[in-house]
Amino acid sequence: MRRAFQRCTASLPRSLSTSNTAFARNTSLQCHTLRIARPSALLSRSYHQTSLLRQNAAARTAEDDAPSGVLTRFEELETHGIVHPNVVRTLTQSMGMETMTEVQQATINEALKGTDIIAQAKTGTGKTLAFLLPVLQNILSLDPELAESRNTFGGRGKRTTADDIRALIISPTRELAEQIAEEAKKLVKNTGVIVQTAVGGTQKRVGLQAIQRQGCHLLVGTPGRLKDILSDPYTRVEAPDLSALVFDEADRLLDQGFWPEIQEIMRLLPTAAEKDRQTMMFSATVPREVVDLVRSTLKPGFQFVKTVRDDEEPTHARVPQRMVTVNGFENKLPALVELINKAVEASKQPDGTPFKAIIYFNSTAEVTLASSVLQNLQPVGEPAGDSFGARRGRHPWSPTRLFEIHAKLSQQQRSGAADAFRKCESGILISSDVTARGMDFPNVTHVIQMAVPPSREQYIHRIGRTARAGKEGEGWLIVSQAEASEVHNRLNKLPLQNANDHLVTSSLDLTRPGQIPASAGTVLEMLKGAMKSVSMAEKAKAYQALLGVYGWLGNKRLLVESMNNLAQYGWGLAEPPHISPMLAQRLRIDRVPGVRIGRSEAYDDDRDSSSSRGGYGGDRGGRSSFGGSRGGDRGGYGGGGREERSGGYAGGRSSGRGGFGGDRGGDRGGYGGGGSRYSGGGGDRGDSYGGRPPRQTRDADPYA
Ligand SMILES: Nc1ncnc2c1ncn2[C@@H]1O[C@H](COP(=O)(O)OP(=O)(O)OP(=O)(O)O)[C@@H](O)[C@H]1O
Repeated sequence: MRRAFQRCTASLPRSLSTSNTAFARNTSLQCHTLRIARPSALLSRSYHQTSLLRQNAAARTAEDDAPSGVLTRFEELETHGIVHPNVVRTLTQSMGMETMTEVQQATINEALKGTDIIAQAKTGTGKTLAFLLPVLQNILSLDPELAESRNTFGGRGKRTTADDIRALIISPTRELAEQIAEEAKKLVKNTGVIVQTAVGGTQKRVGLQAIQRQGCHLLVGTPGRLKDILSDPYTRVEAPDLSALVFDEADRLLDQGFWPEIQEIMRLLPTAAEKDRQTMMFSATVPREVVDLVRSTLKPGFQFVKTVRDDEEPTHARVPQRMVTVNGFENKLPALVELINKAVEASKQPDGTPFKAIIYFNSTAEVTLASSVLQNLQPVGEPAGDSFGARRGRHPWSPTRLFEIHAKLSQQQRSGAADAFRKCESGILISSDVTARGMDFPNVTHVIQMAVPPSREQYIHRIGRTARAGKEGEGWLIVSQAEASEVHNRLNKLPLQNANDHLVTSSLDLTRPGQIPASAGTVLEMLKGAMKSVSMAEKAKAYQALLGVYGWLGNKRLLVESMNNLAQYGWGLAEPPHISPMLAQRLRIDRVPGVRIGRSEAYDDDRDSSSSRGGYGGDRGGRSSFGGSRGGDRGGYGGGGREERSGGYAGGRSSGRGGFGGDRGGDRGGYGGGGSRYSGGGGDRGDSYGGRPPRQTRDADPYA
């Protein structure tokens, strides 16, 4: 195989003559295609496929219909006999697609010929369809019978079996796999192609039964579950006729977290000598290492389609990205609440659009803590509810609904929350990185990142949850002063604007409660009440998680002092939680002043730790008396300090939190900075990010 790429300028038309979608126009930027010259054998294969289609598509098909340039409208694919009318009509009539986006123009035309493709395009520009359409059409070209819907002939046609998989699409997260499968099911609606999913977290038997009973042509799944079912001979799930293999979020799938399973899956598939297949890899971020890594697995003549120029920012230019550097970690939640208060207020103005936001944290424990706090916010002046079921007041952000997603929820809870957030008009999703890649939640107006993200790639993917399909959106990054240097290291050259002045609470010194200005009072009052509702165990878990997440901070005294301030002035604890000797050693903080080593409160919700107050203002409220045995949290404000964990307002709660330590289940260890440069996080493998402490093993990571 020739190793050197030849750069060639793609000749994509700039003006989309009949386009009526702003989206397609917006995404029509310059595209670069790097190509390795294709040997004639491959050319003939792709022409062979095209001619097969032509024979079966329509009588009008003729050689002189062949397109002379790159097609830009979906219906042209039918006109030229390249894609079956049943598929094109589904696309244009049922799915409402007319004009291809830039990445679709650049890949669909080429992929329909059978060329292997690596494609890099900005988030939300239609990469899913860019691989689904050629995958489907190539299946139909090789087996024209499948072009007709089963229903058309009253269910006639040969029975499909579990060992008839023609295409495999691999995704790093369960939600994304389900989303891709949904899109694929829409696309195959008028054909006989059967789409199935194989994702972790669901009952293996149920998914397997569907594949065994109904058969499967196109399987979408996550690496672990795909490996499981393909390697188990008793499942009878096989792919001897596989003609397409797709890696969505390819850089994530090829990083160290998934690589062993990907290799294992590849071993279970027919070799290139046994079966010619097309491989396609897509992502918004494709570091050079990835291209180097996969070069040998792709066919000669593969194309690297890049619709983001090297000198261009990888995020959408229309997304303002603002950074607020807050005084200490204890300022982050106040800054968040203030930001949301303002945005919700703005959304209620006559010209406002419904507020829909995703808030990203770097660990599950932070997600659950923030979720508890935000669920329990009360309008100022109204008492917090209690666990006897007393009605609480209307949530200050009502009717905005709140959801949470992280890897410790059951798959059902995760999918339910994703679905509800997708459908809701106004909502807030508090999430770990399991939703950072690929998830297509419509009309997200704000993406708020609550810490320096684990990598530049992850920042790009998170921001990509807004401003999709040509829409508007804004990004916010809230970091503490201690993180500032790392922002520079990880997010260099991204268009972050300083927005410190936007939030009053960002610069407060909360370690001096007496000096807090009245302008910040409302936010702090709201938080004080809500913080009381959070259990000591939850705070202890978050404390431990944060020590791990910020393990990259070289100055361990600063690390401990920062987290202790957060525990005391943010969460209202009289003393920081204990951490185990083992964890202290691992984090190399066992000799740092301020660390309390002992049995962690995180493991024991029933212990009377007598140390939790409401936070934000330092009121020492009375202890919760409910149930006697809890007593872990002091009500910092108003005396109602007991757990209010269940339920939630407006029905948006996706409850069910995992405990700490014992419930790792399918989640694997986090990914620290010590891995490959492009280890992106955001798969079902790493819901939390350790810092520099090297080699976090899957089972030993205590702070996911
Ligand atoms: N040609 C098109 N015309 C109009 N809408 C489209 C078109 N192609 C895709 N879309 C819509 O654009 C949205 C984003 O598409 P998609 O999720 O495939 O983006 P993506 O590039 O894969 O994003 P990410 O990088 O986040 O994975 C979807 O809602 C999809 O239905």
